[in-house]
Amino acid sequence: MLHDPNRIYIFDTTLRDGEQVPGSQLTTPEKIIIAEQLQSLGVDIIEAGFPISSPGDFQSVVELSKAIREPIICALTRANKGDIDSAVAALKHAARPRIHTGIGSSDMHIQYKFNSTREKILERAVEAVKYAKQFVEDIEFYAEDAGRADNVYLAQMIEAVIAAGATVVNIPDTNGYCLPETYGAKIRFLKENVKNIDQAVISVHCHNDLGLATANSIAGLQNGAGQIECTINGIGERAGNTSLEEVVMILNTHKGLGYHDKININTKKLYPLSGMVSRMMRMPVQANKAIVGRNAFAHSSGIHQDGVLKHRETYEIMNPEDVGIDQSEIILTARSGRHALKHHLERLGYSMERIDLDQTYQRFLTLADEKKEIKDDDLLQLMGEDIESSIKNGVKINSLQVTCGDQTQPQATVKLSLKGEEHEATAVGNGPVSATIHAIESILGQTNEIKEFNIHSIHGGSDDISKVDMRVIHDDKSYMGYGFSTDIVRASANAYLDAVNKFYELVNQPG
Ligand SMILES: CC(=O)SCCNC(=O)CCNC(=O)[C@H](O)C(C)(C)COP(=O)(O)OP(=O)(O)OC[C@H]1O[C@@H](n2cnc3c(N)ncnc32)[C@H](O)[C@@H]1OP(=O)(O)O
Ligand SMILES: CC(C)C(=O)C(=O)O
Repeated sequence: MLHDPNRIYIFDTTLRDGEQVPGSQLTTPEKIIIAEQLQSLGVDIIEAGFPISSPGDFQSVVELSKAIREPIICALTRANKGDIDSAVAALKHAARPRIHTGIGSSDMHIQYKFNSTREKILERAVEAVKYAKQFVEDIEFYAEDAGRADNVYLAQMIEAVIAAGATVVNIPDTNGYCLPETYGAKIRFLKENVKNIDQAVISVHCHNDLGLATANSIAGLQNGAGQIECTINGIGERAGNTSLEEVVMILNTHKGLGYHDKININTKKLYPLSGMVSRMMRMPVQANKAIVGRNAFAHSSGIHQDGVLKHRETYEIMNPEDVGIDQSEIILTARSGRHALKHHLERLGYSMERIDLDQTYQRFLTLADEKKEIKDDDLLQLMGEDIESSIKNGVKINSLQVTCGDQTQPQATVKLSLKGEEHEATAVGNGPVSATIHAIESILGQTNEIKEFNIHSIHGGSDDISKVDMRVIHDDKSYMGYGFSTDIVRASANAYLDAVNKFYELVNQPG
């Protein structure tokens, strides 16, 4: 028995139907890299190509047949001897070869593509299956445009090809025409009216012209199909095919359907593989694409963010880790609320007891109305611009005067506001930053070790705003400080004080 009735087979056609996307052609080595990842993802069948179509595609099927040993390697043909001979030759080295042959089944195809009759097309279908069966045991038959075919004629065709030796019968909704209800009913009709249907696996192959490919595939399963044909990222001819990641996560999420333990997919590989296919095929994944889109696990509105921060499942039906994404994202925008802002400030090391959240939130909103998204650097700049306004009892620089150059020892005079009083100190150093830090330390009455000190220009260019990040060690604990200014010495002083404000005893916080 080739097929287990207790399995749902995942048939991946990224390298065949997926590759029919304009501009997405892959080289043989690229196909092998993707096929290896499909193998470790756990797909059951890889459709490797259409060998008669070009010498390159023929060679890809040959090389994939040698390289990939676990999944079945499938090659597509039309219902004619030449195509089948080419597929047989290309699959010569395959451990588990399958030939996928077929012909149009709708009156539209029979009349206009083939200028033929139902009877003659049925005969050609049977002949092709019988011919292929002489060479390969596992024969899948596709009844192209089955979505628009008359169900009674389709049932006759399917019954005849199973009798001729087809092990899998594919019922493609080639043009993405069906509704889930009608497609499901079509599969049910075949299940109930084709005498020998249990001798073959019914396969669903749905296109996304009306955005229904995934829904139709699931409807097919619920009505008796045992194999789903799909592609990574849903790529494929025109609007694409059923997306592999969508069907797999539907089956895993809706365990009540009873299919989750009938598939064998390592879902943690979905996201990395989606990225690989997108890059290699130069097909960007739309941001809102289910499962693998950039925004699939990103929350940007305050009510949702608050919910997710309190309990992830309020707005997430899947765990991002299950599909290979580290964690969901809380994106700060003008639609974010205080909970999300607080979450990011804490993540960046700010202690909320010292921050006037309402006041910071108002300043945040002003900035967020100007920018679509507030990134860490924007937030750090917002906090660093005016430490006193966002920190209740902080230490703040009132003025900074520096002299330096190659003829003089660098010297800094700093005026600090501390416990509401102004203090002044002058110090020297081996550079203007160290002179400034020494002056600050002489006012604070303590020295702290600076472990990391990085200066970045935010947008590039010498007249840009500099961002300094600094790791300051105090009492064996490390505190990150961030500072911003067009003046790198002032940005450094701000970064040092940002770290100090995170631990300094005057603010009564351990950090
Ligand atoms: C539904 C699907 O997605 S099927 C996969 C579609 N993928 C592709 O078409 C990519 C690969 N195709 C190719 O490389 C080429 O089209 C080839 C090599 C297959 C054929 O090229 P050509 O011989 O130049 O024919 P062309 O593509 O112009 O026309 C298709 C011919 O195949 C016939 N044909 C189409 N489907 C089938 C079929 N399933 N079985 C038998 N004949 C078919 C058409 O009727 C037409 O025949 P005609 O010349 O007698 O009118
Ligand atoms: C070859 C068949 C399965 C196909 O791609 C389709 O009908 O869409």
